[in-house]
Amino acid sequence: MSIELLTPAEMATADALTIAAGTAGIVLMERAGQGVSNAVLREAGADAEIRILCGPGNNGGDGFVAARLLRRQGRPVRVAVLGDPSQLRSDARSAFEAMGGGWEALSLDFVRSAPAGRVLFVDALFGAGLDRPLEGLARACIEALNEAGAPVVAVDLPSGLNGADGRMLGAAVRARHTVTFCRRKPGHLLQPGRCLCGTTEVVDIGIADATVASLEPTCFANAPGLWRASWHPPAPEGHKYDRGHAVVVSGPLATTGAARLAASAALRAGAGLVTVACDPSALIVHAAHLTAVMVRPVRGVDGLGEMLADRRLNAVLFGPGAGVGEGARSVVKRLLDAERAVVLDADALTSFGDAREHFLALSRAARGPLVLTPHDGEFQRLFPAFAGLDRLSAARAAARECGAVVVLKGADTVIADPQGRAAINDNASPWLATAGTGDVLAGIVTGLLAQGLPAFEAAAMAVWMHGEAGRVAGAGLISEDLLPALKLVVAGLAGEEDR
Ligand SMILES: NC(=O)C1=CN([C@@H]2O[C@H](COP(=O)(O)OP(=O)(O)OC[C@H]3O[C@@H](n4cnc5c(N)ncnc54)[C@H](OP(=O)(O)O)[C@@H]3O)[C@@H](O)[C@H]2O)[C@@H](O)CC1
Ligand SMILES: Nc1ncnc2c1ncn2[C@@H]1O[C@H](COP(=O)(O)OP(=O)(O)O)[C@@H](O)[C@H]1O
Ligand SMILES: [K+]
Repeated sequence: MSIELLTPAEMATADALTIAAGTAGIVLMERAGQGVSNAVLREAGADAEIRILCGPGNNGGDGFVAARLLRRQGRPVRVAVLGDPSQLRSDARSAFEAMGGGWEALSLDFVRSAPAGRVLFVDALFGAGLDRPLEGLARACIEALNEAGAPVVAVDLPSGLNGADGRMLGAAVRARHTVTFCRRKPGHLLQPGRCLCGTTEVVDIGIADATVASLEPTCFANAPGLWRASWHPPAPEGHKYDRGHAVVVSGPLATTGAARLAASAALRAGAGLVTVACDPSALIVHAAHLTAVMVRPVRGVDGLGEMLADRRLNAVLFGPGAGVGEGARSVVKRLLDAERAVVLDADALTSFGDAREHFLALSRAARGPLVLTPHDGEFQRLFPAFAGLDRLSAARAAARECGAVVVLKGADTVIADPQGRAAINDNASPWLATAGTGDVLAGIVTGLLAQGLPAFEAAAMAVWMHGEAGRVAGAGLISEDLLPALKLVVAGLAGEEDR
């Protein structure tokens, strides 16, 4: 599947450019309806009745085409239309006329009268043109459809879902399968949209790749095609120092586990060397637990500064288990002035909840690449002005404001850079919602930065690897299980068999 995502507005432009270049709109609609019909034939049982709900725009037009094609296959099809069909415009009107009758006005009874287990619904009410919350009959029918629990194939987007941001406008259809066209939209990946779509299929309706490229899309599904070219497995003649030396700054004696998880993850992600920098009081506990990861005692922020005089130490993570307060703020200040790649997570971010302007001044002046990895709570403390936005817009706005790459973690993690480029992740398992997995993610980002990946690519690759590691570790995982799983993920990326 292509990794570019198109907003509904970009999709409309791609349609318009294709039509202007000589492909009639009705031809695009015919291909779209064919794709829907194919999906329905796959999803519907052999003797299932098919009931199609058609809306007032071109999404309804796709439904009329599908109805005609399915009837031609001898399938029993009922079509219900929302609104007055005499008001249908252009391509939707042509598709309605070509259907040749056999329709009724949409009613709640059309949905509620379906015998359980015998009907497959097609939702062709609203797609890309939905621009305000649903009300009235449309909303009531969508709610009845969800209550009925019958399988639904959605056309383009489950009706009620905003394709640009994955949010619901009033109410939204819960589909088993969604057939979209040309490229996925952000709303197919962002929650709750992803769950509402069920499985998503992309049908080629003849919009050229060059047309999509001409739109210069800035939003992507997070997959290896986005960053794989930036990462190189070890060279045959290579050396561990070629792969960087990551530093994880530990919290105090009572909270050292997070730094160890992160440091091990940085090493698993392929950093050549990893050192945990800790207060002398925490040395013994780290030394007792760590083997491949090194430990170095440093006293305060000045000790850390002295350690960083060694230029080989090229990427630093600070935050997991760090503790909140002035001490953490001064470490952040020192790190952002140190010309190193820096990852700030957890307490490093929370420490600036009451000092946001100070943080912005530091982050904008950072002398090396900077990645922030907040979860929703940390994000809201640091960027309260963006908390009401959808997650894609929020991450982009924060990245632009602080001049850093922002990884807004969650079930649909968004990675955004200050120039507006964004990736949406969809390979993470809900089993990742367990203590310490965020520390592992921050460590992977740091390990990839140590290897020299640019900040956006390092962050996106790390989020994907973390999701894959969760998949490999499987149900019941705890954060430590991600570490051996990362071995298999790295081997897969390197194109090697598991050995
Ligand atoms: N050539 C092409 O472009 C192709 C397009 N394709 C298909 O077209 C779809 C996009 O079509 P679209 O732009 O006509 O929008 P669509 O989703 O049908 O809805 C618009 C209608 O809904 C109405 N409406 C909106 N919100 C509402 C609300 N809350 N409550 C009530 N009404 C509301 C709005 O009314 P109005 O705002 O005018 O009052 C208007 O009548 C796209 O998803 C894909 O399936 C494919 O065939 C491939 C080729
Ligand atoms: N429902 C979910 N589905 C998939 N991934 C999730 C889900 N909830 C959380 N995660 C992931 O788990 C990790 C949790 O990180 P974080 O909240 O920082 O936890 P901790 O601080 O305990 O390490 C993040 O990478 C996040 O994206
Ligand atoms: K729809």
